[in-house]
Amino acid sequence: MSLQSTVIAPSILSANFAKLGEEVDNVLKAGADWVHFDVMDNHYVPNLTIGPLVCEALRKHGVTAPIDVHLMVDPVDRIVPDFAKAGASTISFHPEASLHVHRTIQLIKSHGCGAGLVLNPATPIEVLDWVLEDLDLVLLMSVNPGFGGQSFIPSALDKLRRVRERIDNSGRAIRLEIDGGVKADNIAEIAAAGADTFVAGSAIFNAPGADQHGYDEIVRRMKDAVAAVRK
Ligand SMILES: O=C(CO)[C@H](O)[C@H](O)COP(=O)(O)O
Ligand SMILES: [Fe+2]
Repeated sequence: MSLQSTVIAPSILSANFAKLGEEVDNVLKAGADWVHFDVMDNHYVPNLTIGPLVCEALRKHGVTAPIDVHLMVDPVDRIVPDFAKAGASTISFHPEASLHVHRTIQLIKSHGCGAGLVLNPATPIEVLDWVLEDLDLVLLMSVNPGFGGQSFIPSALDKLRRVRERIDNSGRAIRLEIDGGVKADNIAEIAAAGADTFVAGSAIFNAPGADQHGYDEIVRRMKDAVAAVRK
């Protein structure tokens, strides 16, 4: 497998929004690599979250780690320049939310961000045909988008293996990211199936004891589990 370096990306959807800057500082101090930023519009998904202003506020707060923007927004193109300006590092979108998937990928890249395509649990991997080599990451949803705290859908493991094979065959440095229901006790099998970039929201921010002892233990458990598979 031509895996990229392991990335743990806490989804701030499950963070305490009343002290978001502090929460992000604490997960990064605990060893997390990226900040996963879930944008929901109450149209593409039945929930409403945060937009470019919050991304910009995190940058102004001093966050220098990559901000991994997951757009669950339809239509997607209009909001891309705003997120690039607000400090997004990668911008991922769902193909159902773009009339012209190839054009949206080029739009994201033209604003200096990495481009990702997000596949819902029932979206066939053939949507990657003709665009895979233009992507910086493929994000596989292992829950239906819209909410944190859902259970991992097991068919995502086979999908990971199939997309891993496509990425390896492409010879390109494309990340394979998994999002939804990732926990310390299933991350090893997810890594073995070919993911290198792991989003985890509730497993990190709601970890038992995290409010007293911080996030170090849960991030370390996740990293150790992945490292054991990869060595
Ligand atoms: O995109 C998402 C939901 O649409 C979130 O990133 C995802 O659900 C993370 O939360 P958890 O780890 O709690 O499942
Ligand atoms: Fe997400």
